[in-house]
Amino acid sequence: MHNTLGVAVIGTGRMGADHVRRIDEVTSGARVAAVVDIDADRAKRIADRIEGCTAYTDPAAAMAAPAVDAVLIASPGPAHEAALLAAFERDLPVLCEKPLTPDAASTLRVLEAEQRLGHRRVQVGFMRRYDAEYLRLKSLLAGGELGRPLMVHNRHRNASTPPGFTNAMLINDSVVHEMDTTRWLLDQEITAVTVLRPTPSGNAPEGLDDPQFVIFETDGGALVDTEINVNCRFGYQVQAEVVCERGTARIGEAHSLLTNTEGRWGGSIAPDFVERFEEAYDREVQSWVNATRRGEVVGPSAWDGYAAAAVCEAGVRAQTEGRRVPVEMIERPALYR
Ligand SMILES: NC(=O)C1=CN([C@@H]2O[C@H](COP(=O)(O)OP(=O)(O)OC[C@H]3O[C@@H](n4cnc5c(N)ncnc54)[C@H](O)[C@@H]3O)[C@@H](O)[C@H]2O)C=CC1
Ligand SMILES: O=C1[C@@H](O)[C@H](O)[C@@H](O)[C@H](O)[C@H]1O
Repeated sequence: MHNTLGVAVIGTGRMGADHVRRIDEVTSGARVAAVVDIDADRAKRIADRIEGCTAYTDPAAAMAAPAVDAVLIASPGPAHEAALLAAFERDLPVLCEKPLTPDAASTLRVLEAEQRLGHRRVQVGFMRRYDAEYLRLKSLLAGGELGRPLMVHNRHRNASTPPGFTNAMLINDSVVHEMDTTRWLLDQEITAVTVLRPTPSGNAPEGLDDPQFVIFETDGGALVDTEINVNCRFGYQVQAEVVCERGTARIGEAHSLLTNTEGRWGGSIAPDFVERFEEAYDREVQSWVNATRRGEVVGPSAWDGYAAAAVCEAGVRAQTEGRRVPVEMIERPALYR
């Protein structure tokens, strides 16, 4: 491993390009040694802006380059499994954007491959675990002052969806964040999912039932609801209120500047996740780089990726079958205990 960690960023779209900028300008102890995209022009345009960075179209070729010590995967979910397995072939540390893979069977294959290596290599990009508000909420709940958590009310709103966004993606790409925050905040597993749908909003693109109302049951007896509303038009909002025996705690209301002016009171709403979670992504990537340079793996593991995928699978079935679906999960392997 080089003194400055040489990172190959795979996928240079919205998230990948932002992570390239982050590693190049914000993160310490790392540099972008390679970028990979099936769109060769896009990869070259990005590589040309960074000294010592080479563009590739094949992830495995980039991973074979001597300058590459670690891999950040930001290609679309269906491409993650192949990239993860290629990284394992070279025993390279990986930060993989969520979802780890888009279904439980492929996530299980990744989990098995990591176990064959005999040590953890993967951190999953559940960046809300690095958000200052979520961290304060986690520490309040862990302190026990509010008593046992009984319910969580989440709101997850996007201004609009990209073309081709499907009902399954609403669960696998969007609500997957609430699956992870629920498991992490409550330290409980999700045992069943129910999905209810109002009459779709007039903003919903053809074929997408938006918004939806997703309910989780947990093994600790808590109920968690999520309003997922991804074409709300007015901006990007992520809010959570935890109702406990001795009080409630709420985040995501005032993540902005509040102003009083000309008979009006209010603040602004972030346009998208890149802005709302900028500091969380910065902390996530810095934490990954620091741990990798120490030879450690920290943060959300492949097991967390698998657990979320198992809940996603139940969620998509609950959505299509219109009933409560229990979550089916394997026992947690020793590597992840
Ligand atoms: N943590 C978060 O808040 C967010 C995470 N994501 C995740 O980041 C990942 C990427 O999402 P976006 O940047 O929105 O997608 P995007 O569609 O903007 O970019 C994907 C890029 O990957 C390239 N690509 C496709 N297949 C490839 C392959 N096999 N090898 C290399 N490059 C390939 C595409 O040409 C494109 O440039 C997804 O896993 C997504 O779920 C996306 C948005 C927010
Ligand atoms: O991960 C993300 C996107 O993939 C997803 O499409 C959005 O709904 C989420 O808010 C965002 O955080």
